[in-house]
Amino acid sequence: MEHLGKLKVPGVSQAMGQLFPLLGLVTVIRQTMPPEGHEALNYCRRALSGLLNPFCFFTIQEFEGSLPNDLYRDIHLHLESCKAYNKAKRVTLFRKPNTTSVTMRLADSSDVIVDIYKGMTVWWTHYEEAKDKLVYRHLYGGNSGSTARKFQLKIRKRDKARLLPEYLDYITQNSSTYSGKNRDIKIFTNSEHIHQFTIDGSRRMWEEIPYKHPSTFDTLAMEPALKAKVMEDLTSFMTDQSFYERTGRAWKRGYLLYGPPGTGKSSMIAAMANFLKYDIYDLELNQVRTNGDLRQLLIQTSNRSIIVLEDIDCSVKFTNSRTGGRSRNSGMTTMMMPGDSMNPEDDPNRVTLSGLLNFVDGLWSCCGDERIFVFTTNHVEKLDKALLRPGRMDMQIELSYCTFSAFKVLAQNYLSTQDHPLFAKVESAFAGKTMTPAQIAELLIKDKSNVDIALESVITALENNVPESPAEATSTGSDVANSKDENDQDSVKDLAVGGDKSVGRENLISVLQGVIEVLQKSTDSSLSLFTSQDASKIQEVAKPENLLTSSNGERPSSSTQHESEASSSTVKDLLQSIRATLVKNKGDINSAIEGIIQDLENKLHNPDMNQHIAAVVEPANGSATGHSATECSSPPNLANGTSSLKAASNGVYREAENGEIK
Ligand SMILES: Nc1ncnc2c1ncn2[C@@H]1O[C@H](COP(=O)(O)OP(=O)(O)OP(=O)(O)O)[C@@H](O)[C@H]1O
Repeated sequence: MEHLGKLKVPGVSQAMGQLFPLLGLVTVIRQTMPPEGHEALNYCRRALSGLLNPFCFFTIQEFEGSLPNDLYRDIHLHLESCKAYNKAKRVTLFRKPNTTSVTMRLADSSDVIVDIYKGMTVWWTHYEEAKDKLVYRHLYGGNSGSTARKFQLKIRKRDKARLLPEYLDYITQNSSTYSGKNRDIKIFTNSEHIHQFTIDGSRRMWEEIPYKHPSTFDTLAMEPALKAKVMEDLTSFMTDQSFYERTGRAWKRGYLLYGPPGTGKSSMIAAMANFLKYDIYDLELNQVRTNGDLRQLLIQTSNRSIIVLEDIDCSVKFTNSRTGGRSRNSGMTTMMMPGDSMNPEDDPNRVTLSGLLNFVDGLWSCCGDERIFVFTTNHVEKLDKALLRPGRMDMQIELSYCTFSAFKVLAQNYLSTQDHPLFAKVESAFAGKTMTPAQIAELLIKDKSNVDIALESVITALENNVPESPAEATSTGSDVANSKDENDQDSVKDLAVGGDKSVGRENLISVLQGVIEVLQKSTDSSLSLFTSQDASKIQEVAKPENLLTSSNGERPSSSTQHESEASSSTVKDLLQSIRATLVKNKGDINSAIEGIIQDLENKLHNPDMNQHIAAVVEPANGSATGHSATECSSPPNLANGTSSLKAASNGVYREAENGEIK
């Protein structure tokens, strides 16, 4: 101790001797100084330390107001990608439900991650600030998101010009590549009842959960050519940012998926998300009250995302101009929520069609990049055309009944079989049948352990399948962009399926025309081999003047003279057989027409059908001879009855010979 006591450091003791009176002086000054003086003192202190401090600092919040800050997410992914978290001493680890990857985050501000970019060192610190829950509950009546997160970036002042913004651009690029390969996809949903708030009190309108759907384009059963086209479209969208910049278009794309239930619309959305590695925003329109809310939802979606509106025709009911739903105040078409009884015109604050159109294609839709809009519907004919125009829905994709080539994908998925001796039988059983991939998948799952039994069960089901009538089968498939007035479609449908309705000769003609029209617009892939040229030829055949022209070339005096009626079931049967004939002869227009004629002749020979059909098809003959069809005691002149159709089709045959029909 003595020895220690003798130790003297003259410089230090001298300095201490001078420091103590100085500190005492500062304390006295502080105590005697007015409050304004304190502020001035603090300012001087900060300015001095700013001058002496060689570093500068940047803050990156997770949210800016209510908007997610993509840079925050990018930094997180960047640090994860370069395994920077491995170097940190205190890291928070968590695995979100339903995910494979472990997520890392810096535990708190006490730890720092060092990153080196082009020889320059940067320091990252992460902060989590607990919010005052009581204040938030009090203000907003819900349980708020309890923390506000931010990164702090520390760099040397001398590096600032070289690092920024280059380093941040590098982070964004790196995170994008990394997330493309590794990121777990998330699905977001909106609800009126979501009460999450950011630190500044803005409302967060989406709730997220990890999304893990096994559907990919490999497992999707659809026509290979269509599948390739969709994938190509998505790839070109994702990779061709410069195209959008060059052409001044917003970097977004709209897809409409339509077709009967169970044909894979939802599966395709999942496949798209897995293919692009984009998050999904599943928009529940029923949960959106106003156009303002809709806009808010849109701007809270992040880049590289798919915004989905499923069953657009069901989730909202458009009251359009035809049904008198035009709002007096806004001039907008109003959308009503199911169960709403109030006249939409009385409530201008609702979500309107105009609001929805703006959501997809308006000024606000551009406040983000790489966004894909996907609408789905089972009833494309019900959608407003404005919604479907290019620019809003750039690609309209029909997902229809299962075909043999789609079946092969299902067989691979469920039976791990690419080929089988029974495949030939399955292929021929598919002709003209309307079973959805979901139905086929069910059969395959049931007997997946025994390939033979599974395939036999598919064959049996197909053989027993009663194909839907063309109007039914394609009522979802008409091309809206080209569709005629809604009422025309309805009348065709009514005639084709109309319960107790009876139809007369005139009606049968319009039914035939309707069938042809529907087939022409058909998105049923089994009929897709019919070109529009083919369809117009069939249409030519079915023109009333052709159908009504008798074998001797005379026209009937008046259709009303022959008011014979055929039951709707007969018509339905007729439609089914016409469709089956068309499917059977797809790509061969001449055989198809021959088949239809043959079919009509067979039916007319059938005594049960005779009475109805003869009255419908034959009166042209009767009128020429002055007899009404109903007066015929003997079977009508079948040859003449169908000869008009045949004669008309002869023109088609001749053109075919001239090579005009492909
Ligand atoms: N094209 C397809 N390829 C592979 N699987 C399919 C396909 N279509 C249907 N499935 C199977 O059927 C199930 C239901 O299909 P999905 O939900 O995608 O049909 P959807 O057309 O969206 O039906 P809805 O209109 O009723 O929503 C899927 O989980 C999938 O197993």
